[in-house]
Amino acid sequence: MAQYTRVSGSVGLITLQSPPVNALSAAVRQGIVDLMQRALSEPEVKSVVICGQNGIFCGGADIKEFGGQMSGPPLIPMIHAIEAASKPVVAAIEGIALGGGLELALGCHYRIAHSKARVGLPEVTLGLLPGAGGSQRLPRLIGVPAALDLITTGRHVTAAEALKFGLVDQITDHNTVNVAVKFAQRVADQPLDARRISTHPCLCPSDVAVLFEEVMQRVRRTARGAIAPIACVQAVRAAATLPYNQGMERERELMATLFTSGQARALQYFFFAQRAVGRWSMPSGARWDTSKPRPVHKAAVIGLGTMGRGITVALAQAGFSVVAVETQEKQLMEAKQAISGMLERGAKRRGVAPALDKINYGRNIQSVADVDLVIEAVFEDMALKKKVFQQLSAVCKPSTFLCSNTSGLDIDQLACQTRNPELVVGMHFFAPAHVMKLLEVVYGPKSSPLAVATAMQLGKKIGKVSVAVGNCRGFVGNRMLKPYLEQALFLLEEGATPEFVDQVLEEFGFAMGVFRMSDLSGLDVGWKVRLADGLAMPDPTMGQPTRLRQGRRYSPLGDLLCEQGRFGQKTGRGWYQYDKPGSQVAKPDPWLHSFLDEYRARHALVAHRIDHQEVLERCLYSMINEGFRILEDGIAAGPEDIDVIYVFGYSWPRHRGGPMFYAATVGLNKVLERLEHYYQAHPDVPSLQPCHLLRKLVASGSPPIQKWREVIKKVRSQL
Ligand SMILES: CCCCCCCC(=O)CC(=O)SCCNC(=O)CCNC(=O)[C@H](O)C(C)(C)COP(=O)(O)OP(=O)(O)OC[C@H]1O[C@@H](n2cnc3c(N)ncnc32)[C@H](O)[C@@H]1OP(=O)(O)O
Ligand SMILES: NC(=O)C1=CN([C@@H]2O[C@H](COP(=O)(O)OP(=O)(O)OC[C@H]3O[C@@H](n4cnc5c(N)ncnc54)[C@H](O)[C@@H]3O)[C@@H](O)[C@H]2O)C=CC1
Repeated sequence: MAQYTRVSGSVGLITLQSPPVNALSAAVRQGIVDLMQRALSEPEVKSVVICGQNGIFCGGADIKEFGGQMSGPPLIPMIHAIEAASKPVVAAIEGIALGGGLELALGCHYRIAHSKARVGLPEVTLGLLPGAGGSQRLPRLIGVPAALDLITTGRHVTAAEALKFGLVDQITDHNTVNVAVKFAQRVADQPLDARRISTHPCLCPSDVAVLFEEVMQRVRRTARGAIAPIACVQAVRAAATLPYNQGMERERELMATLFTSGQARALQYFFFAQRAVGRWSMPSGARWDTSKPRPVHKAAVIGLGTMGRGITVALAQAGFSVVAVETQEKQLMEAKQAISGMLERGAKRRGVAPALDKINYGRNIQSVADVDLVIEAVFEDMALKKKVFQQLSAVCKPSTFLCSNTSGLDIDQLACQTRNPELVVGMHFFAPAHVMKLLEVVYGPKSSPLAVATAMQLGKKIGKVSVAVGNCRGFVGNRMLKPYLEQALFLLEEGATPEFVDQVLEEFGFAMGVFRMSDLSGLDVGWKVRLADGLAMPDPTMGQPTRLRQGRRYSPLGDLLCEQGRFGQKTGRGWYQYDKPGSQVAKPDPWLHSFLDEYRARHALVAHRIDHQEVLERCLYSMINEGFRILEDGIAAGPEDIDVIYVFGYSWPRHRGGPMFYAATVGLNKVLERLEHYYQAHPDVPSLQPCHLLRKLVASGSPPIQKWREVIKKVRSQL
């Protein structure tokens, strides 16, 4: 909807009204069309201002409409009509002007923005391009290089930057609508021809062909298979090389292809999934909207290794006072230096002062007595963590939340060491913790809704996407990683090479294949866990068959590499070889290939040809099957939680929506049928056995992913 008022006698004010972000729904578009006609037909009205209610100009097209039948007046003719109007039209931009919202503003003859406003064309993040003339008008207004930057990245820019680009005509600290109305009165009699952006020539640098070639190469390299960024470059190239009308035709063709692509559907699903995870719930019935967080002012981090350093930086940068504790003097000194460096580099990038004074360092756990929340990040060792939790419980005030950054240990066992187990949760960050967006907030059986709400809110305040998950080995992310890694090793045993498996996964869209990722994280990390679990047993005299553990197939390949000191990048050797320890350039290693040949010969394994499809299906479907088990067990509340975890924590390609959305795209019956096929071939691999929930969903006619929760509820109630 939109509202019309006449202000100052001669200005028609059109206010978009569609909370929460004044998206351009059918009703809003209809309102704009009708009210523009009214403003143009009233002789007293000499100029028009368009604004949005509640201090928000417009968040763009209504994304919820994309899935259904589009109705109402189309955006493109609506914007053309505004641009062609005989009276000046001024956009008064407060809050945001994004996507179709900015395209609407580009159709206006003038743009006035509040100094705190942000503008951008984020369509690429939804698998689209600015398809209402944005790809043609923006380069004409601000030049090809700047338009390419904004359109291919989708980044939001501040009003100050927009002014520098020439995207807006004026910025103000005052009431933007009042300023725009006065401006509209001033320009009422000014000629409009030069203000119609579609009539401008597209100013190109002389080396425009080289520029497009370079940008296209960069975009292809970073897109990881996403098609929208490439279409965005093609659309801007059309603006640079074709007359406006032909450019618009090219924009329409490219948009039509993107709009119906699976990638756009996946990205739009993911947009809503990201927001859905904030509406968390626990099996007890506790929910985000009925559980109030407690404010946290001062926090502590215990253990300043890889993770503790990143967590300290994230907290300090967000303005929290932090007590950072490390028992070893040498480690403490190194950590202090490393944290200061990280803060200084981050501050330089963001043009602010480094938050060095937010941190107090110490070696004594007593120094955390008065903090509101502690995040423990000591070695992954249950006995050590238990001891630390006992100490914390004795030292801290009774209301302090005690959180662990464990990658997968039992939160309940830690809670049991404390006086107030209801205040204990997992806060599982991902490395590097000041950069990675994901935070798993893990509730145990004793964790209170207050503790979950507080950890979720803290996550939000430090810029993380927080997902509440239940307590089980590996939680959601690492639990699903296990069958994925396991299949990758089995594929090596059966004839594949690390390079081939990685190539297939990287072509699928992962930032790194499984073996390159393992080399980066360090092979010793998993080895230590397997040793502690009694799985890795180097001594053949122990009587364990090498490739079997507890009746299940087991691959000792990773253990054998670790026994040779091949821990990955840090030692310069792992699944690949590196020029020197710490180097990041992975090269195929002939030693590894001979080692695999010898290993297969020793175990009478006959290598067979493994193709692309088998790698993808076995690695991904086993992981997806575990995802269904997680839903069945109630560890994740819905498929969106899993998908958000995988995109933000494990570099799953966003344009494929996440593993559970991908399963829905492939077809649940196909996933089931292929899992059955592989399980038949490998009956000693339980992770390939299709789980009950997957069968149930297929038996229910494979409902759309938005309906899975109903089936999950039924399955859980039967268990
Ligand atoms: C051939 C076909 C031709 C079709 C031509 C169409 C061409 C186009 O015109 C293309 C487009 O505009 S695509 C849309 C471009 N706009 C965007 O991407 C902005 C998306 N929104 C945001 O970034 C943040 O919500 C924002 C920055 C705005 C606000 O962030 P906050 O953190 O303050 O709040 P959120 O929690 O994100 O959002 C609040 C509620 O609003 C919902 N929402 C946001 N933007 C929406 C949008 N554009 N459409 C529909 N709903 C939207 C959001 O889901 C959330 O709702 P709840 O979760 O229910 O609270
Ligand atoms: N490294 C990674 O990628 C991730 C690790 N984690 C988890 O985070 C935790 C820490 O891992 P990292 O930082 O990698 O380990 P790390 O080995 O780099 O650091 C652990 C630090 O804790 C210190 N420490 C040990 N006992 C202590 C005590 N009683 N009081 C204070 N400090 C103590 C050590 O001196 C060391 O500096 C582990 O639980 C791990 O599973 C979680 C996510 C990712």
